[in-house]
Amino acid sequence: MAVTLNDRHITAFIKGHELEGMQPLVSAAHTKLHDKTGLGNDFLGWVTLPADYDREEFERIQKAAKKIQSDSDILIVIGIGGSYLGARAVIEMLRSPLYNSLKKDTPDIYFAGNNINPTYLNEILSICEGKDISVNVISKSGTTTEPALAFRVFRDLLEQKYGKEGAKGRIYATTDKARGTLKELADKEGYETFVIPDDVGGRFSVLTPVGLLPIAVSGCDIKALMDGAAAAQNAYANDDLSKNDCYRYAAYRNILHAKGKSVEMLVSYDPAFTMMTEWFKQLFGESEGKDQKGIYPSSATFSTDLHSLGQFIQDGSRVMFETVVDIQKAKQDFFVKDDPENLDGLNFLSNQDMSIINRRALEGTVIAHTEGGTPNLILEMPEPNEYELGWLIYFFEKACAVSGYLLGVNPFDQPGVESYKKNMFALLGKPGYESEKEALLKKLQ
Ligand SMILES: O=P(O)(O)OC[C@H]1O[C@H](O)[C@H](O)[C@@H](O)[C@@H]1O
Repeated sequence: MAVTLNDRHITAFIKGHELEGMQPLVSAAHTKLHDKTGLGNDFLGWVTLPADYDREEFERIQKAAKKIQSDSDILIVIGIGGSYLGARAVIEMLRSPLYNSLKKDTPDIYFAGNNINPTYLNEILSICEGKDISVNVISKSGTTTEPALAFRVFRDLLEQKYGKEGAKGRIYATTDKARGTLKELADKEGYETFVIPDDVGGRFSVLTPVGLLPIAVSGCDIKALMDGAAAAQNAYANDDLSKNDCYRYAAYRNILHAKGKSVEMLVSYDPAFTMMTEWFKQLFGESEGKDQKGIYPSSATFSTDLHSLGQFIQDGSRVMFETVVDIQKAKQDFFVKDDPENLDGLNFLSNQDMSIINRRALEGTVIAHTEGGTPNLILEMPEPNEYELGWLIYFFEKACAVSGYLLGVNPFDQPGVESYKKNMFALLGKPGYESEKEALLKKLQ
C-alpha cells in the first residue's frame, strides 16, 4: 500500500490554477534531478539507490546484524546528523521509542557521539558496565569531532574489556570507501567496514549501511524497508503533478512559502514518530536553509503538543503550515471499557478502540487549525511497517530535492554548518586555527 497525499484541506489556501502554474517549474526540477544537470549533481546517488543498492554489502549487513544480536547485550551507535538521526528514527518508529525497555531478544541500542555532553556519555558508559557490547561508528567524512571523540572512548572501553583482537571483532565502521581518519583507523585496526557511497550525502543516507546496520540489529526487516523505497522510486518517476503526490507536496510547499508561510511543522499523532520529525528537520533544514532563503522545518507530536504549541498554531502569528503524517493503523490498539459508575464522566469515550479517539483528535484539529488560518497537508500512511516507512523516507527525500530546486538553492550542500566549527576549533586550539583564536577571545570578553 502506498503513502498518499490528502490535499482536501489545502483548497482553502491554494487554488487549482496555482498548482497548474507550478507544472513547468516542477518538470524543470524533475529533469535536473533525473538528467543530473542541477546544482549539487554529484550527490544524486539516493535517487536510484532503492533499486540499485549493493546486494553483496546488504548481505554482509545482515550477517553482521546477526552476529551483533548473538554476541551483544548492547549496541552503541556512534554518529551525528545524517549518521545518526535516520537509524534512530526508524528504530523508534518501527520498534518503539521505548525500545530499550521492551522485553525482546535483540540488543539494547544506545546512540553516542551526537553531542559533547559529558553527563550523557558517562551515563551510557555506566549502563554498559558488565554487559557485552558492540560498536557501530558511523561518519561519512570520518573526521566529525563529536563521533570521533565518543569513538575514542568506546574503542578504549572495548580494548580494555576484550583486548585488541577481541575488540576488533566487535567494532563496525561505516564510512567513506577511501578517505577520512575513520577509514584509515579502520583499515589499520582491521575493523569490518561498510561504505557510504560518494554520491549520497549524509542526510540522504538512511537507506545505506548508515541506517541499515543499526536498524537490522533492532530486528526490523531491512529488505522490506528497501522494497518500500523502491516502490516509491517507481511511483514518483513521472513529473505529472496530478499523478505524483511527492511533487505535488513539493509544489504546495513552494506556493505556501510564496504566500508568507515560512515555517513548516511536521506533525504526527504517534510518539514513535517523533525522531522521524528530527530526521525530517535535518533533511529539509540543511537542504533548503541557505542563501538567506528557505522554509524553517519544525515539528510537533500531538495530542501532546496541542497542550503547549496548540495555542500558537491556532492563533499566533500566521507564519506556518502543517504537514500531518496520518499513520492510519496503530501497531497495537487499546479497547476503552465502559465504567458503570462513570464517576470520571468519560463514558462518551468508552466501548471503542483508543485509536478511534486519536483519530477524532486528528480530524478535529485539522479542521480547527485550517479554520484558524494554518494550512494543513495530510500524508496518509496506511500502516506503521517497514515497507510504508521506506516509502515515506523516499517521499521526503525526493520532495526535498525538488523543493530545493524550486527554491533555487543547491539542496545537497551545507556550507553554513562550517562557521561554528571553525570558531570552536580555534577556541580549542586545534592546529591550523591559531590566527583566529585571539580575535575570538576578544569577542568573548
Ligand atoms: O557523517 P559525518 O561526516 O560525520 O557528518 C555528520 C553530520 O555533520 C555535519 O556537520 C553535517 O552538517 C551533516 O550534514 C552531517 O550529517
